Amino acid sequence: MSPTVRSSPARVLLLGFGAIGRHVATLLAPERDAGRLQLRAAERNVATHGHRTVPGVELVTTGQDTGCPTWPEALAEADLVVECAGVDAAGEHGPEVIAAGIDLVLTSVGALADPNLARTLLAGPGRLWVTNGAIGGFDALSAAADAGGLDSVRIRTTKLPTSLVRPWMAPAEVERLHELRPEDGPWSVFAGGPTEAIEQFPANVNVAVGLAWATRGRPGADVGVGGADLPEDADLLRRSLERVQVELVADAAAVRSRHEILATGPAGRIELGFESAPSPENPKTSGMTALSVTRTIREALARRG
Ligand SMILES: NC(=O)C1=CN([C@@H]2O[C@H](COP(=O)(O)OP(=O)(O)OC[C@H]3O[C@@H](n4cnc5c(N)ncnc54)[C@H](OP(=O)(O)O)[C@@H]3O)[C@@H](O)[C@H]2O)C=CC1
Ligand SMILES: O=C([O-])CC(=O)C(=O)O
Repeated sequence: MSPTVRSSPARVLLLGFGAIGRHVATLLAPERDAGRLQLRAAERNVATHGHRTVPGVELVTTGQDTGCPTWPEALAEADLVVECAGVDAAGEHGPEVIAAGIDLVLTSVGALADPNLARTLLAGPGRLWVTNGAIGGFDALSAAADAGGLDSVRIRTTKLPTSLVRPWMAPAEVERLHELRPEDGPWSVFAGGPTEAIEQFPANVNVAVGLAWATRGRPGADVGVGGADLPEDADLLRRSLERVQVELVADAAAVRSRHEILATGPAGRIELGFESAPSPENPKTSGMTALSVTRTIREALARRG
């Protein structure tokens, strides 16, 4: 049977047009230039972020802006939605995307730490695509986990101290993060599970929830590309979130964000390290994330035919 050839361009809607969204828009230039993909990007305050233009990308509002398409209008015309706006935005808009039968690429993977939201996002009819984000090696990790071969899964994330400042922190903690110097060495600001970690640091430890997703273990699973398609995925993820251990470290010498993974068990010992160049738009974000998201978008569109 010959493959279906689509004559109309795929209509991709980004939710969030910050560092990752704009980097993704640039990376998708080949298919945009070839007329195979149309890109729109939603912001909640287009008037403020109107300067964030990328040629050929139309801005849409999830807020109150006038003079541009609204989120419901753009959603009704989208073939694929790509969230790159944050954990809260994923919770606010993700369920309606999935419920409308539209596939969703999730960048703020930390949203899956909320069990009710995870269940909703995995319920279909739209398909959820969980990006690898700033880390990877998920083929080996998943293979080991699917076979019940992992007992322990850890991730240690090291970032520049100022990127870890959060509004809930006590003034003394904020001051310490601002004053930390390279010669002071690393300072561990969090140790615990991914669920608590993402509540406290929603823009820094999506990778930890991504790691729990990759190692949820799907015995007898039909191994396909990144998309989720098993109803029990949410339960497997919940148990996996209890196994993963996270450490978040502030280090003024860490010019690049670093993610170190150690997974051990009967399958063996898997040690992975990731040190990505910073995002060209936002030094707090690993540039690798936009590269991963772009790959996930291409997989999702290829699956669509
Ligand atoms: N999986 C992974 O490995 C990684 C995941 N991430 C996730 O990606 C997210 C985005 O990262 P990054 O691009 O660096 O962040 P940015 O802050 O640069 O961009 C996010 C953009 O989304 C916008 N936004 C927020 N809420 C909404 C909404 N409800 N509707 C429309 N737009 C909205 C923001 O607008 P405003 O200015 O109004 O807030 C901002 O312009 C992070 O918050 C994190 O959750 C990041 C790094 C790695
Ligand atoms: O960009 C990174 O290095 C990872 C990150 O912020 C996250 O996982 O939330």
